Amino acid sequence: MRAVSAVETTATTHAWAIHAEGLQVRAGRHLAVNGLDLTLTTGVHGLLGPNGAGKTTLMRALATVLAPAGGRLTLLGHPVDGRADLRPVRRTLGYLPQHFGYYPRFTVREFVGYMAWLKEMPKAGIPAAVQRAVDRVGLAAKADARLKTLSGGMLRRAGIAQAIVNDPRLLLLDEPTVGLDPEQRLDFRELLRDLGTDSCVLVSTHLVEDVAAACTDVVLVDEGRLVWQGSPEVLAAQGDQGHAGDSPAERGYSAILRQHRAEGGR
Ligand SMILES: Nc1ncnc2c1ncn2[C@@H]1O[C@H](COP(=O)(O)OP(=O)(O)OP(=O)(O)O)[C@@H](O)[C@H]1O
Repeated sequence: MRAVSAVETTATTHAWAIHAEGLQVRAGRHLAVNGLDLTLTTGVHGLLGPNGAGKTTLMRALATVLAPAGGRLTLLGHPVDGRADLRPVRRTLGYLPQHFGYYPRFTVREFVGYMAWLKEMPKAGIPAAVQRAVDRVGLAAKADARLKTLSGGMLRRAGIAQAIVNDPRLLLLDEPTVGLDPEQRLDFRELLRDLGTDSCVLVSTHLVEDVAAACTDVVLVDEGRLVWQGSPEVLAAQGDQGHAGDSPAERGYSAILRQHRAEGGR
């Protein structure tokens, strides 16, 4: 198993979409992210970890919704601390929260357009950007349907459309495949690969198979810290038939977590 070493701190931060050192983030009073080191560049990164590992809390901090409680965080070359102006980061960020609020009477087009406006996109380019985002998630036929009439899977896709409408350089997707049927999940994997060619995409999911199929890199967290980082192929090579899971990737995931915990979680 590849050990996680301390991140290099001497290189320029601008090549990195995400650079965290000893990051701490609170969820309520609890430090749900507690001493996390992570460096990510262009590509599709799958964020895995057991329930309560801190994935959603980490995503919220990377989306600048939660402020770090300690450590250092740099997004797209911009330090994120109490003093920084976060608008330049937010303009180039896309975020699908685990649970997102929406106005039920908005149509898909209105909702995605409204989010584009919030991201301060130039007004003249918004209609075309909305159409492109809606097309990319396969919702063109529902573009003028009200959100309250959509199925759970369609709503999720509307959520993905708002996240990608501004062609984000950093895209954060928290459980994007919840509610998608098998065919839509395959389409979504294609979209992910496409998005990851020139952006940094971080996808939190419990579906290890989605990660194995669509990600260039796997980030495994437990108890608010980075446990392991590597390619899906190397992840799959970690397990054997003695480990829990239906596929090599799932067994690799189980093997890494088991070993990490056997070593005392550090
Ligand atoms: N508002 C809160 N107040 C107190 N503790 C919280 C709060 N939100 C989350 N937690 C705790 O923080 C830890 C991390 O939660 P988080 O939702 O980030 O984990 P997760 O990896 O996304 O979990 P899951 O896979 O179940 O979605 C958990 O122990 C959770 O109980």
